[in-house]
Amino acid sequence: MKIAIGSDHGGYELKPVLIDYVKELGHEIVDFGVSAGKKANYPVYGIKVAEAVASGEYDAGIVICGTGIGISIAANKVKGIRCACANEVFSAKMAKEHNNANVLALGARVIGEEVAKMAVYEWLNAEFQGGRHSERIQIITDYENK
Ligand SMILES: O=C(CO)[C@H](O)[C@H](O)COP(=O)(O)O
Repeated sequence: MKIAIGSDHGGYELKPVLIDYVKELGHEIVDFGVSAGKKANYPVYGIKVAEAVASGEYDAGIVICGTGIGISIAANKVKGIRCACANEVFSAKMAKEHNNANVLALGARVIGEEVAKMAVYEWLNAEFQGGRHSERIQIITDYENK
């Protein structure tokens, strides 16, 4: 898969760890910023990654801030994005199986590196289950397209 990743300064230290990990898993990953040492506003990077995914050029996105909350709120403003803030492994897996989340948000001040890696693994490797979940996502999409 081709994955976009971005963070603010709160998520900056976790980002290279996840970039290396995602590469190890055999995916391509592109860093949309922020660069080292810069204070950053999380909506800028959440929206950049979300737009890259919504454009179809990237298959999925990972966004990181201190809690994962602000950057997920920002990413979810982009049409076509279902961004899930999932700071533990079960939610990350369900985010794909039930919600077909195309962007995963993590909080670097909430979880450690190993749990973050496990969350990414489960989300990337889970499969959307469709069925009743498709109907629910369609309600969201219909609202978005009104
Ligand atoms: O988690 C975040 C948003 O949800 C941000 O990373 C956090 O608010 C940044 O805080 P500060 O400017 O105090 O480092």
